[in-house]
Amino acid sequence: MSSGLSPISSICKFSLYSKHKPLKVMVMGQTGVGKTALIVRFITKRFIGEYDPTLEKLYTFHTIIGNDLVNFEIYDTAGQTQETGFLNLETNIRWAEVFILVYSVTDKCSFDECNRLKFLINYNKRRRKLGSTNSKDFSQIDVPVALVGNKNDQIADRMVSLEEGQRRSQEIGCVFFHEISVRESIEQVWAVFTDLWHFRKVHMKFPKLRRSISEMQNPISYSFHNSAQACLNRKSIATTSVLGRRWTEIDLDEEEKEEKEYLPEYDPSLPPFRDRASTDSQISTKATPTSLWQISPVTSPNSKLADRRMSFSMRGNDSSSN
Ligand SMILES: Nc1nc2c(ncn2[C@@H]2O[C@H](COP(=O)(O)OP(=O)(O)OP(=O)(O)O)[C@@H](O)[C@H]2O)c(=O)[nH]1
Repeated sequence: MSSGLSPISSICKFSLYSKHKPLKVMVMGQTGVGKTALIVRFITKRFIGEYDPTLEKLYTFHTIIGNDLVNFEIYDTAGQTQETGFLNLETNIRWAEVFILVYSVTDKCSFDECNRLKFLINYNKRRRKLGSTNSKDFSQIDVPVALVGNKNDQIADRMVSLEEGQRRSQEIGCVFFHEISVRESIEQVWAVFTDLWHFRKVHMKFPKLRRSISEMQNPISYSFHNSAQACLNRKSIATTSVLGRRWTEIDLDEEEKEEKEYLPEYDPSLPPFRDRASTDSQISTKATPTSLWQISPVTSPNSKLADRRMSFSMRGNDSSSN
């Protein structure tokens, strides 16, 4: 992308990227659903067959979407259960602005796991909201979560239908649903991330864009692509995204009041969520979102960066041609 640029224009471009507030994305899901494959495909355009499980990484990736210079920070969680992993999970949920919940269409358990993860996200984001004084902060207002069903190239092994995925997305309150194959389509992978970017952009531009309570009770199918396109003149991207919600402008203060009425008051002495619910996902104590690195893929100094890089160069094959 930048190969044709002079060194000076590269420096200018880099400084432009660094001025932009990064979009903090957290990718969650059960082990083996393709979280790492999704991120690596997005960043490198490559599909890589095998990764070391349970490694967790923070990737920094600069790119252009439409006319925007976008700076992604993408946190790859590990799917295997480890007691120590729960310690940082809630902290890292609060770090992230947008979430991608991944399941495999060939694995019903991974599909069900998304319910628990979504609940965990809601719990931690709402708790933060109640404890916060800055009600205008995008990340505290709504929790944009994309539900992504991966591996739809494995037709014979499918256990979760497209309709089940769409329905679940509405039920648990996700803003997008995508069914994709990381292996087969880079466009589908890009659609997941660009949708989240456009969602954030619309939210920043129209901070009062909110769901109405009545629509939550009676969801009407509506594509966020359409509203985003109208607002942002966005180029369309082929995807199976479905949004089961309409979005309306309502008064922020009113919604603040409503939320306070039905949410329990935040009590700092409350035990952490992990003591009351379980999840298979976790965050390693080795890599935290505070350790940022340029150029993908990256991780904390303590983890196996060399091994990870090796797996990209040794095992990768370029399948960006779909
Ligand atoms: N057929 C097919 N296989 C895929 C696809 N995406 C990922 N895989 C495979 O699924 C396996 C698991 O992928 P990972 O990216 O390591 O999964 P993960 O969710 O990061 O797993 P953990 O790190 O253990 O949490 C690998 O063998 C991938 O090659 C896909 O779209 N189609």
